[in-house]
Amino acid sequence: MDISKFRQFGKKIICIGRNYKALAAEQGNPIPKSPIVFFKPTTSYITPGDDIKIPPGCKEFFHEVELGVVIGSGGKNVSEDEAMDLVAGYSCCLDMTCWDFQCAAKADGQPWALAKGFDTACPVGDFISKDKVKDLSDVRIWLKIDGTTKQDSSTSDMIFTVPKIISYLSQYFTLEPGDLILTGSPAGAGPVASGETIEAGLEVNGETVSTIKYPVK
Ligand SMILES: CC(=O)CC(=O)C(=O)O
Ligand SMILES: [Mg+2]
Repeated sequence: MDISKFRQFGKKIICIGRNYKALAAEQGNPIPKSPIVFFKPTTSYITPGDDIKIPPGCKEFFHEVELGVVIGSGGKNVSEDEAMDLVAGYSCCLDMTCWDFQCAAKADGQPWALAKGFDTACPVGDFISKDKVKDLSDVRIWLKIDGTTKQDSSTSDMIFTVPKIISYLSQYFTLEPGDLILTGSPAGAGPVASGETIEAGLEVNGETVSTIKYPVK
């Protein structure tokens, strides 16, 4: 599956929030009882070579590196045991966030659409085939800004596993080939400014399986 075709057939970008224990502690949020779900429009996709653009009015622009799960086979009401059969592969993704917009929305009980769905809010990396990641439970996920490490964690800190997320989502949304599921940010999500460059990556058993690099404008 060619990642650059997401725009053509990517039907949904479904995002999970607050899915890492250390991030919940860092941001003072309770451990959720079920996955926190929101969407990004497919117009938010950018692929390597594009620039991340800070939306007008955003004063606190945050990075969040996330494991993206690419759906290859559709499904509805899928059990956790069947969930991984739907997965085609993965991608190193960013859930770029207007943190100030998000905090204002939370305070007002408003949705996060502007905070999370703006153009360039979903930078993705190359497609990683499923067989490259034998064990999802301990994938190292990291992010640097201009060479300084800001996030460096493991999927072992996830609250809801990938099979649980897929099964849970499939109760509400029919999952389709080309859908992308962002599985949440580890601790260390924080500000990035115009003129800085984000690098991020996924590592399995010490082997880098994906890296991405995106300038912020
Ligand atoms: C705290 C948030 O912005 C929710 C989210 O996107 C996450 O990855 O956690
Ligand atoms: Mg996120």
